[in-house]
Amino acid sequence: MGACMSGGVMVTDKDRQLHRDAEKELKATKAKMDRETKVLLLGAGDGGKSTIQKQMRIIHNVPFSAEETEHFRQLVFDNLTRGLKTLLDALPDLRLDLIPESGYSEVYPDGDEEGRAGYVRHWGPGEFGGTVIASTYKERMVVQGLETSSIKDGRGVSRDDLVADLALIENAPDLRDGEEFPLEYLGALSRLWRDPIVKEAWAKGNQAALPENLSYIFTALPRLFAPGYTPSTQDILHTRARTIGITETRFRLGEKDMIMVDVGGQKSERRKWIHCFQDVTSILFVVSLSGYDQCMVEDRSANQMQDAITIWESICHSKWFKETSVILFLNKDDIFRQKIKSSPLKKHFPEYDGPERNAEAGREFFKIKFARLARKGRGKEREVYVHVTTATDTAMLTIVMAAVTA
Ligand SMILES: Nc1nc2c(ncn2[C@@H]2O[C@H](COP(=O)(O)OP(=O)(O)OP(=O)(O)O)[C@@H](O)[C@H]2O)c(=O)[nH]1
Ligand SMILES: [Mg+2]
Repeated sequence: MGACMSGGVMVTDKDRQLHRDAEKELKATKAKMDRETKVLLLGAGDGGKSTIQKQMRIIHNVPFSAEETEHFRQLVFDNLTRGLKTLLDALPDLRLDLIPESGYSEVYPDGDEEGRAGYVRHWGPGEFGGTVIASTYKERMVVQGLETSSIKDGRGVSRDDLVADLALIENAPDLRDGEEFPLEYLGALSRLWRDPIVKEAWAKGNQAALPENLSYIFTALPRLFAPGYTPSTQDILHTRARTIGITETRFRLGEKDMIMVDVGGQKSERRKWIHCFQDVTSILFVVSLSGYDQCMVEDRSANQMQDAITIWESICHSKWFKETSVILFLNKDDIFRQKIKSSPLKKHFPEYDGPERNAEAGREFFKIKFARLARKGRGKEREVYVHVTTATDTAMLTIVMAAVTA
């Protein structure tokens, strides 16, 4: 056993070995960091983190497996039925009632001269409110060997029809592997989505944290119910499932590997974040611009954008990320551009004094706000790179991610 004095301190062989091990580990970590970068996606729930990870897979050819595609197919049905159920459940809070207490006469103030007694809604021609839906329905019936003559050219929806449609949505099943979307849901979903009260609720979606993908999936309804449907890339990008836990995906970028880490942004998931704070090269912080007038799914009394701002501040000032580069994605610009036309920014951010109904001025306001918060109280300037994005747009993400990962 050897021991000697070093600077007045007794150093043993064991100490030397420990020192060698530590140096070896340090070297290995450095070599690994030279070979690979770690990008951490952070932000509040629903911002678009997982969508960006999906885009990276599309851009860098990490294809979705057959199992994953099947999972997304089932998720489309889940998003349709549960998404609509979220909306229906929110009706009382929005002070809306799907079935008017006073009966059909409110909807048909002119009386019943066209023989529509008992109907609470009039749909225009076709039981399914459109020839495309009806022909999809027929196509599926033919495939299943069913008699198509039962498809009526109904003129409206009775109270009983409506109650039956609501019961279907309430009791929507989880699909089994390979199981087609149950046909009876095509009519129910189509009728309910076209309902004027549902439309009104959808327009007030910001007060009820409704899933923002509903207009996309409901517009695609006939295609989703067609025989042999498999989700398109756009369908996959628009599906919504909140992330639980931590997912890592590896991409080959030239000579280097990039590990992209996706976490769940909802409140209950945030305590897990710290597990992936080690060795982060850059943070991709994703904020939903359209959240400026939205309440949160987890807490309807809180504002989504305010919540994102609070997390942003704590991440920018965290001891973990003193040397980490931070990239901010102001996402969901497509929804923001539409929304800002009718929902004033000042109502939710009273300090905003720019022009209303102006997407450019609104974006600029948030860019400045986030950059200022990142710098607040810091001796040295923190460089924040900001991109305005629509994460469902592959062409745009290809360009933005190339700049980010360069
Ligand atoms: N229209 C539009 N929809 C988007 C955009 N980015 C994301 N989405 C949709 O928004 C929903 C939520 O996106 P996710 O990527 O799941 O959000 P997330 O940040 O991973 O959410 P958590 O996992 O709960 O933290 C999905 O339905 C996406 O398709 C966008 O830029 N535009
Ligand atoms: Mg996610």
